[in-house]
Amino acid sequence: MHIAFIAHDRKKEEMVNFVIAYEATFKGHQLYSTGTTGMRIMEQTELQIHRFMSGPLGGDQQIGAMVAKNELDLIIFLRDPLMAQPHEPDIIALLRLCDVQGIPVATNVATAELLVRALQRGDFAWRELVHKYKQGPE
Ligand SMILES: O=C(CO)COP(=O)(O)O
Repeated sequence: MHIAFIAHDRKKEEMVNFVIAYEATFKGHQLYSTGTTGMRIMEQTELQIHRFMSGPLGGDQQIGAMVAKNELDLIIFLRDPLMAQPHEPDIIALLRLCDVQGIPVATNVATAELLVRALQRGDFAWRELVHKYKQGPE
């Protein structure tokens, strides 16, 4: 599966701890992230992550481009609900595209945990069908 990690600054520690807890599960997948989130995770785990730009500089939009093509299977996006972000429009656009494509996205760690357990059980197998029958110009 193709999995993306994104966390706002005050959620980064929570994200790192979450990924450490499920490192063995994430190891077998293709991982992506925004710039700083990925750097923090890679500093504290053995995981290899393809890092896009930092969120405020366009990283959310780069991940959004993958979502638009239905290329991501799971997104864990720990947003900070208590602080305004300068790139709020990019964040809304990314979440909107997840709904357009029906891509599972967790915006808090409780939901992230449920989705990762589903991933462990094999409940994401339907995503392989999505990739197989993906429609569009490509
Ligand atoms: O701002 C972000 C998501 O909206 C996260 O970006 P960074 O991982 O680069 O901090």
